[in-house]
Amino acid sequence: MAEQDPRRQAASPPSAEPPRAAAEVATELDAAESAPGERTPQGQASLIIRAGDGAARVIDLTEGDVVAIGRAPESAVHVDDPRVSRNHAIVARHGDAIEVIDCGSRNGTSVNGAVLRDAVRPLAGGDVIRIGPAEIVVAIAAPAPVEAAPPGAAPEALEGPPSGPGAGFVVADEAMVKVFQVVQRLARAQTTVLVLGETGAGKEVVSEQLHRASPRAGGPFVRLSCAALPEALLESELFGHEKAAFTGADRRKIGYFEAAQGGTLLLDEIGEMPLAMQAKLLRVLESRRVARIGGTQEIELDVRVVCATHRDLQAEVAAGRFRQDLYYRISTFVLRVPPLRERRAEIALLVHRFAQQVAARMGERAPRFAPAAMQALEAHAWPGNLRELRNAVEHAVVLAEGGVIEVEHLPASVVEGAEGAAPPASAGAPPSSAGAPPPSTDGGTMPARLAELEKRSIEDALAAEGNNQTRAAKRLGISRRALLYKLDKYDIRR
Ligand SMILES: Nc1ncnc2c1ncn2[C@@H]1O[C@H](COP(=O)(O)OP(=O)(O)OP(=O)(O)O)[C@@H](O)[C@H]1O
Repeated sequence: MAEQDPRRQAASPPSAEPPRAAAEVATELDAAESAPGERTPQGQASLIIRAGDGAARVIDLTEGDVVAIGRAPESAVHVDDPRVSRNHAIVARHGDAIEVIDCGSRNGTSVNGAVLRDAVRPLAGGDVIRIGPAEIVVAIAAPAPVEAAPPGAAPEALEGPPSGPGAGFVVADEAMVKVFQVVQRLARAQTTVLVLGETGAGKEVVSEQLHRASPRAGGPFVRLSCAALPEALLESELFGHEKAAFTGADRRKIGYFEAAQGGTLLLDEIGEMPLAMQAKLLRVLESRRVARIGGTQEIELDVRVVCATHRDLQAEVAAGRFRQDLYYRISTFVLRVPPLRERRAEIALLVHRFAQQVAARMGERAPRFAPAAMQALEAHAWPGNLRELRNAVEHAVVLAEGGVIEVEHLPASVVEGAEGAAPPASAGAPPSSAGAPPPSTDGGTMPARLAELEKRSIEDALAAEGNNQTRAAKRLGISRRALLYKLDKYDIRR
């Protein structure tokens, strides 16, 4: 396929087809996975509702669901406001189709700013319905994939998305809907894609969707973090080595490029790759062939390469830390994943999804969130993006012990953050910018320090109680089940 303009970005996809809705995106993702004749699984759909009192809640929409919205107290979404009719509107789902019906309301139902009166309108992910003071966002979550281990890949390369209750990815905000639309288009091309975004924003998830929606979906998806390894090790991990290629090479090893044959290789944190290694990578990308270290035979590659980084690679090129020729080679298309603070419509949905996942792991029902707690979560700047949000929700679910999550169950960093405004930052900014976790003078971010503190408190309590878990839990003021969960989480020996 001919190379495209390297400056093309997510906002300007390769051809000029009309934009499609998120529901369609989810359906296509599903279709890419199904064998002919199999039933296409549906994306998970939900309504994120702010009923005017500041509280946000989520209603999952399954096949056949009908959600009544109005001033009548028995409405599923009760909006107690004089501008709202008693039986104002209905949102219904039939199969993959979701629609809103205005039931002849006095003031009409606004969908993305257009007023609907006594009529039906199909809905897609990211659509916003306004009824009086209530705002209802339609959210579609693509189902999580089932990952097969590629031969020879290291276990950490395959850290898959969550499965089970609450599994699937949230795609609700308009900016993310656009990203996923472009993913659909790029999936069919074979070109290299560069995924930019702040740490924890979902670059890996987007890269994986690129694989899942592609004709390579049946092949392996392999991820290698270029940040974690010293140069010599990185080279042997990427290209593999022959037996006795160097001291300690006691057997032949298949590299990540070979492990990804027929599939997709995600080179994560590409901005951290040493310069000498960059030259070797460029040669492989240009020739589409790889030779194991110590070997002479060249292996032809059938691998799609996706690179990801939180760094501003153009600035890295300007600073002489990243090769310009490699930059042009990998940035045929650039996808920018927006930070969470620019996708606030997704926060409530993500909170519920993460809470469901943590509660399920603990064998509990998903908790409810008090309005003030949800407000604090929605107001926080989330410098660590979705990863920080996931950790905060986990913290709250464990502390709340199955009850309603209140502000006091949230990490202190979130509650303090709710008082400040979200800092502006651009995707792909270096970690020292506003997009990165705040620098700390004493080792680690606030969540990391709190986790360390929590781990030490547990160890102290166990030591003080002669390793008796029931008494240690009592001393800590938590249930024994919560303690067992934390012992696993912090890998504390029982
Ligand atoms: N759209 C989404 N819906 C639900 N969960 C998501 C979504 N995007 C990301 N996540 C979750 O958020 C966490 C961070 O995502 P991911 O690892 O993809 O971020 P990243 O940008 O690659 O991070 P890093 O820069 O540290 O490599 C993961 O637990 C992931 O499963």
